[in-house]
Amino acid sequence: MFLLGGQKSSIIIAPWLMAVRTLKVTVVGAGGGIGQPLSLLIRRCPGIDELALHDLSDMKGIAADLSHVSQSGKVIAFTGDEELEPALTRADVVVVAAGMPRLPGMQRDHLMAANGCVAVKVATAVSKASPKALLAFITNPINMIVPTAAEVLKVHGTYDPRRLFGITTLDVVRSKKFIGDSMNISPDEVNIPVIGGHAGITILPLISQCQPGFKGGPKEVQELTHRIQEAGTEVVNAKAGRGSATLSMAYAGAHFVGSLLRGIGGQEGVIECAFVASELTDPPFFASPLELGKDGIKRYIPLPQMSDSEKEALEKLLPILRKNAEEGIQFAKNYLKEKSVSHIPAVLP
Ligand SMILES: NC(=O)c1ccc[n+]([C@@H]2O[C@H](COP(=O)([O-])OP(=O)(O)OC[C@H]3O[C@@H](n4cnc5c(N)ncnc54)[C@H](O)[C@@H]3O)[C@@H](O)[C@H]2O)c1
Ligand SMILES: O=C(O)C[C@H](O)C(=O)O
Repeated sequence: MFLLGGQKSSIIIAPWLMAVRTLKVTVVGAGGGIGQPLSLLIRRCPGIDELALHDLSDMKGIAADLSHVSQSGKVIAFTGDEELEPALTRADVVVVAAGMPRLPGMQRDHLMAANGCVAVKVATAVSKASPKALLAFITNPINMIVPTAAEVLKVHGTYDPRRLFGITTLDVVRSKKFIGDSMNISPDEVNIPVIGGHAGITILPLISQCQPGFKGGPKEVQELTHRIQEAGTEVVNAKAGRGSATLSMAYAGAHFVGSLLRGIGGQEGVIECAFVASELTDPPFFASPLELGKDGIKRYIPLPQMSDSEKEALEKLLPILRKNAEEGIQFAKNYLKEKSVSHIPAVLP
């Protein structure tokens, strides 16, 4: 049920989407390590009429290159802050891969000073140009970036919690791969909910709920859990100063965008884990399995059963998420105060 939306690796090719109305997807940060392969994979989603690529660096070359891929739909380049709103205009889905990646020795939280302003800028521009878009952030630190964006959307009067996501699909992708390898089965066969957040111990794969059932003992569960929680750092260290996961993130991000599009297209039973505004636990933002629909989140799936050790791990991560949410909201308040922005009425189309 939690298998990457329940559609076996149909990430990208979903023939029924062909029948759906035309769609615009905007990738912000499309020139980056994630942005480029993500845009390529999104290019294979049927039904996209326009793929808008935005970055601070010139996007013309990348857009020309991607426009030669034998798929229908236009690819349009947008460059610089002044072209952000045009890039977003009438977008159905906005996916944000803009911002600094980690270097060895850094925690994701250390990126907030650099990346918080990306969340503010994009949420502000979305409020003006495409307030009904589904807005999905890849940019770290996810645990703070999503609360920051929510606060900005609130100030602009365009906040709809069903439409705002932090993409945690890479945690599910990694869980499927590591557990599949350990059970000697295809990762595609593994279904597992990953809840909490997207940093260290806030990433909580519920191995007790894995389907098919995980056969290993407590030591193996502990080791796998730790590997999933630290997988991002494994890549950061292996890249030794050249950034963090890009290709696996592009794979995960394209899958998530494909699921958002399937939801918009009215497909039933599209399930994904994502970091969203939530009342399932005490912190106001939390990652859990969600059913996606035309307007984003259609249904919060109640938290699955958990083993005693998973319940303990959940209790430990909740205060971290609560603090991260407060910090993210405060970042937005401080930023907007400096720029003297308060309660701007929304300009709805
Ligand atoms: N959610 C996840 O699971 C996950 C996984 C991997 C990486 N990430 C995060 O994704 C982000 C991007 O990583 P990357 O490896 O692609 O970095 P990168 O440096 O290769 O690319 C980032 C791109 O964003 C662009 N950019 C920066 N500010 C911008 C702005 N205001 N508007 C438009 N474009 C802007 C840059 O020009 C660059 O092209 C990082 O914050 C990283 O931590 C998240
Ligand atoms: O680890 C990082 O900084 C990037 C990303 O969050 C990941 O999990 O790979």
